[in-house]
Amino acid sequence: MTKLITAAEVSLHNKEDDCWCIINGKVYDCTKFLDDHPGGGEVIVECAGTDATEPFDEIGHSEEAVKMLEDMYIGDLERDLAAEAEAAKKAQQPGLLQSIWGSIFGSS
Ligand code: HEM
Repeated sequence: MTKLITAAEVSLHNKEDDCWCIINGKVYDCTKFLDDHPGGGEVIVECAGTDATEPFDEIGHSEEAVKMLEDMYIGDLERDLAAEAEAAKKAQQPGLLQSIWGSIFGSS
């Protein structure tokens, strides 16, 4: 059975000798890979404990690189619907400047 791992759990593995990353909803233990990474271990350590999907995709990694992830796979990211709803709500709330702007010009 697939192991479900929360983002909170991933965030605890945020250093060079204990380095997990989320890429496209899957969780990878990259600790043993750091020395072998063609782009250097440091860039991965910088993403340790977080969602590295964006930096991983931005570099334009090859098919081969994506395949290498399989060896590091440890589980799927468990979606935290409450946290996602909260984040969506926050994103919809206008910031202070927007509110002031809205009260002057009649829209927010
Ligand atoms: C843990 C998952 C990762 C794997 C398996 C991986 C694998 C690879 C591989 C195989 C290459 C050689 C080029 C290619 O085949 O695409 C590469 C290059 C590179 N990677 Fe990653 N990578 C990972 C994560 C990351 C992250 C999170 C970043 C950025 C924050 C990153 C930045 C780079 C850079 C900058 C290069 C280019 C190095 C150069 O050409 O000098 N990688 N990676």
